[in-house]
Amino acid sequence: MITFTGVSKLYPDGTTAVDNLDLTVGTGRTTVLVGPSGCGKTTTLRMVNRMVEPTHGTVAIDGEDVRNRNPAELRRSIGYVIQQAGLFPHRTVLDNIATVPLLLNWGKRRARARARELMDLVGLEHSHAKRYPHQLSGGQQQRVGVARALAADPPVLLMDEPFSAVDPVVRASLQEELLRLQSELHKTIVFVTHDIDEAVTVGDAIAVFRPGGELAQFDHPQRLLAEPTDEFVEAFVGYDRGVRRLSFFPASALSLRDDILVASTGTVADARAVAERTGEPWLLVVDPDRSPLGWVAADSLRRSPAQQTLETAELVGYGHIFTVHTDSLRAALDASVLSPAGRAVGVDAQGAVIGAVSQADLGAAIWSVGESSGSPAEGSEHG
Ligand SMILES: Nc1ncnc2c1ncn2[C@@H]1O[C@H](COP(=O)(O)OP(=O)(O)OP(=O)(O)O)[C@@H](O)[C@H]1O
Repeated sequence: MITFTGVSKLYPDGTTAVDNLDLTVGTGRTTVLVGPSGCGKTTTLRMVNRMVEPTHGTVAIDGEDVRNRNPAELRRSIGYVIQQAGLFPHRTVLDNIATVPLLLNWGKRRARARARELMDLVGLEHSHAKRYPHQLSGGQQQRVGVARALAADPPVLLMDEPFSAVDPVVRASLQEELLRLQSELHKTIVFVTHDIDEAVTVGDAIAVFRPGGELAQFDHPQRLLAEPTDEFVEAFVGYDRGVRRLSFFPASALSLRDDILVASTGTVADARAVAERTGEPWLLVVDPDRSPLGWVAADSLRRSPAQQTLETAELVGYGHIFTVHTDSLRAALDASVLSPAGRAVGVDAQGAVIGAVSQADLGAAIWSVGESSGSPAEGSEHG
């Protein structure tokens, strides 16, 4: 646990970078510091490893004031990842990753063996081991940066805008990798970003800073989106916060209709009967494996010959689908908004249709989703 108690940082030119900060960063959790440029995020982060010393107050790790620790020894016990990785340009990938183990006198062999292990962990191919940083893509360089920070297995990891220099697709995959790594390693991570979407994706808890270095709100991601404490936070988290918050609720809670499924081998007459029984304007045609083929409108069935099979019926594309057991309500809503029939198709892991949900039924489910509570330093895990 990292605790900031009454921490302020005034730079000699009179700038207040951090103003009377009280914050507890939970052990084994990812705490994100977010806010507009110049609001003191980096300064706060660097006070943990004594790259910056506070003017007032105390920063403690597991109850011990960091001022009691030797700065060089402290830094070797804390992983540090920065934007554009900050790799040593004249060292190979392997030796970059082995930096801290070598400083800790592990010996070359053991340090390099550990570096190879780390390459596996962060998804880097061993064939890249002898390359120099400039021979890697931006995303690969960031992976090396993360591997280097993890090399000596430090309990605490400081990450300062680690994924800002890569394109959005690579950035999303690095965020996903971080979530996977963290679910295995349970490090105490302090992560700085100015991007609220990134904060919500990677954070178990989010601290929003405002200009002047004040902490505006410290909360669980979904609570931050549901209940911003004031207008500054509300504007910062964005006006689509309601939709974004749906990513915290599983689609598996939806009740899906399967009485509107019709087999492609059936006839128009069969489908008309289903349409009449259910009163639904759209039916979903599925093949013998229950894979979706498309929507057929009840109206168009009236115009088609009764004995024609649905294989030759006029179908409307089903748009994109959601996977019921792994996707969120946000994915289901997205699928329904993009569906020409206004209905989202939910499938199982094999792609077989479980059922469909209309925008109206989704609206009712969204309305009823609850809110969680508790301390952001300890509360429920981010899902
Ligand atoms: N060494 C320094 N001397 C004087 N002022 C500084 C120094 N370092 C940072 N500052 C100022 O302190 C304030 C906070 O800076 P900090 O880098 O912590 O902000 P930040 O939120 O991380 O910003 P960004 O998102 O732009 O990186 C800013 O006004 C900055 O100009």
